[in-house]
Amino acid sequence: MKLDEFGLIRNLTSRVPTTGRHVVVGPTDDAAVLSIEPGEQVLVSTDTMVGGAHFLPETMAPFDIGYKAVAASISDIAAMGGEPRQVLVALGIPSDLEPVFLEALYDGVCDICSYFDCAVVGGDVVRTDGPLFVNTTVLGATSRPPLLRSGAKPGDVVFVTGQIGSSGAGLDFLLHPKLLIDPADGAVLKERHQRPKPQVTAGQILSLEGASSCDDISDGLASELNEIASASGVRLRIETARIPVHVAARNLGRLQGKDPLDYAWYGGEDYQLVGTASPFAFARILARAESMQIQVTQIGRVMQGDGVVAEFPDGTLDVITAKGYNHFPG
Ligand SMILES: Nc1ncnc2c1ncn2[C@@H]1O[C@H](COP(=O)(O)OP(=O)(O)O)[C@@H](O)[C@H]1O
Ligand SMILES: Cc1ncc(C[n+]2csc(CCOP(=O)(O)OP(=O)(O)O)c2C)c(N)n1
Ligand SMILES: [Mg+2]
Ligand SMILES: [Mg+2]
Ligand SMILES: [Mg+2]
Repeated sequence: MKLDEFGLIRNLTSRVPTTGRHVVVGPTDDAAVLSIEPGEQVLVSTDTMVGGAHFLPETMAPFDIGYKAVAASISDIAAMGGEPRQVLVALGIPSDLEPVFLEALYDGVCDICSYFDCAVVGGDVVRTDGPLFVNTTVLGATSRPPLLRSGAKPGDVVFVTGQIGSSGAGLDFLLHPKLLIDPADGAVLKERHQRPKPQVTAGQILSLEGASSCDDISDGLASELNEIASASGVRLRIETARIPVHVAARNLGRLQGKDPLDYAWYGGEDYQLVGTASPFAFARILARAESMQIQVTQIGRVMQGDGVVAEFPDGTLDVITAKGYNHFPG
């Protein structure tokens, strides 16, 4: 069944939550009308996923594309310590795409929006002669000072939430399905690539307990650490032995004769949080995170200077450049 533009919008929006406590007017008008609480600041971020660059038929099912596009946007709100509330979804649709593909994509949007109690309050649909693309804008709010990339101070602890490298390892596995791998590891890595979990609660703990900086890991730990170092005007010294590389990524790396650390440095799309905190604030962060079963690991220290330096177990040092995922490599 072919739908016209308005039928398509009606069909898609009927599949997702469109109302919420702060939604005065949702989809249907020229703009959505939203309210915020007194003392809050609005957070807003947008990102685009495009066929070929962010997904291929063999790496992502339609559901995963919708889920992950929204998850990546919500992750930016998490990195600011905020609460995600509303989402807008713009689609560039190739003319030969089947309606069921878009319905499944929207089921993925619905899944992640429902989990975080977010409403889809608008969007856009256009036809494209190029690949499918999905642009997601997320709005959130916070009543605390937002977590910036620029607040790291010499003496602070550098930390990361959760375990990393698993999305990059998952992509490696999905692109090369003949790679030797334990089937259980394969299933975990696939899940970590296709359905990352934005760290909203972790971000709120970090802002509540006064972390000095934060960023979410989209391009890779190397890239994100360099962003914090440069925005804060400091050097970050990282002990590689402390980096919590996901065990399934370690196993895959070992089986391929690759350094599993490379998945963490350069793989990207983990959507965990990396940041800094004074030793006092870090102790409070650890206590509160532990009480909520959230893993937070110290991986290094902030020093005077610039750039990111890795210290390997044998004591050697190396500069880590920001060579994570880059859409326009120089
Ligand atoms: N076309 C653009 N116009 C204006 N600002 C942009 C544009 N593209 C990216 N930015 C801004 O540049 C900053 C860095 O972008 P990006 O590296 O994509 O951040 P993130 O990894 O958190 O998505 C963000 O604040 C983003 O809003
Ligand atoms: C087919 C395919 N190739 C490569 C990748 C890896 N990849 C694509 S984009 C990206 C980084 C994150 O996306 P980006 O658009 O840079 O998001 P942002 O940093 O703006 O949040 C990575 C690691 C992928 N997911 N799928
Ligand atoms: Mg971006
Ligand atoms: Mg980000
Ligand atoms: Mg990026």
